[in-house]
Amino acid sequence: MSVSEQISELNVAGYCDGSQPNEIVLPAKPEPLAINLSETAVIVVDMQNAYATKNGYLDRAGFDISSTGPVIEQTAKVLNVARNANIPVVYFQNGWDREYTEAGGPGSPNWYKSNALKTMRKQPELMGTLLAKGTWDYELVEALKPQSGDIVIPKTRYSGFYNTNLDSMLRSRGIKNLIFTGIATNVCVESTLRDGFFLEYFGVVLADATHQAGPDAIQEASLYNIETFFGWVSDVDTFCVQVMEANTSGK
Ligand SMILES: NC(=O)N/C=C\C(=O)O
Repeated sequence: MSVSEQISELNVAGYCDGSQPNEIVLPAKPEPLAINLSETAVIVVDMQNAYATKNGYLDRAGFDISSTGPVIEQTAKVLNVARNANIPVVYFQNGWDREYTEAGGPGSPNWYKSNALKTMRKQPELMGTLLAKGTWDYELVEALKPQSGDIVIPKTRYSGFYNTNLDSMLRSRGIKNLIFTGIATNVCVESTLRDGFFLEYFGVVLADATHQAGPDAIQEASLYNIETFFGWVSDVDTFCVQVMEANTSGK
């Protein structure tokens, strides 16, 4: 059976068939996805102290961040494999200026929905410390510092496509596939993947390199939403093995 026959039998998604140099068929839910690694970027969503570290914003706002450690480890594996395969790595860093002008005032829904702003209004002694540029909270976690060649994009709202140069950065590099890691699955990861879907990007979440903001059920719900309506869900080892195999076979 030819590669294309096998693919149609497996009901593979994607704009290529996985048989050409640098193409892989990534096992994923709800079906495998064929992607060209030369047209793929890894996206690291908001892996800042605010979202992944004790005493960061999410922790102070009352969200459970006790199991974000493995997410950092899994993301580090993905970044290592991606950089070795010359796959671009794009980081997002979420937050605002120290005066919170970029957060929007009472005329912005963000002022009401941002749990960082709400937490600081309840605890004014925290004002200026959560998600403010130049603070520890805003910094990317130590274990995932960007390396030379990585792209770091600041953003002020949940979606990485909103008011940023992400789309032009990706299109100028011929990127069509976005592999998502980061926190939080149900907020900034899902928002960015959804906006990418509308712009014709194929979005894949590596589930074990993400973490939700909220109860465990929210992770399941967000992954269900993504695999059913907006993209695909795979995992770190599956992605890394496929990329390393493509690299060593010279595919
Ligand atoms: N990075 C995120 O998913 N952020 C979620 C909530 C927030 O920033 O308030």
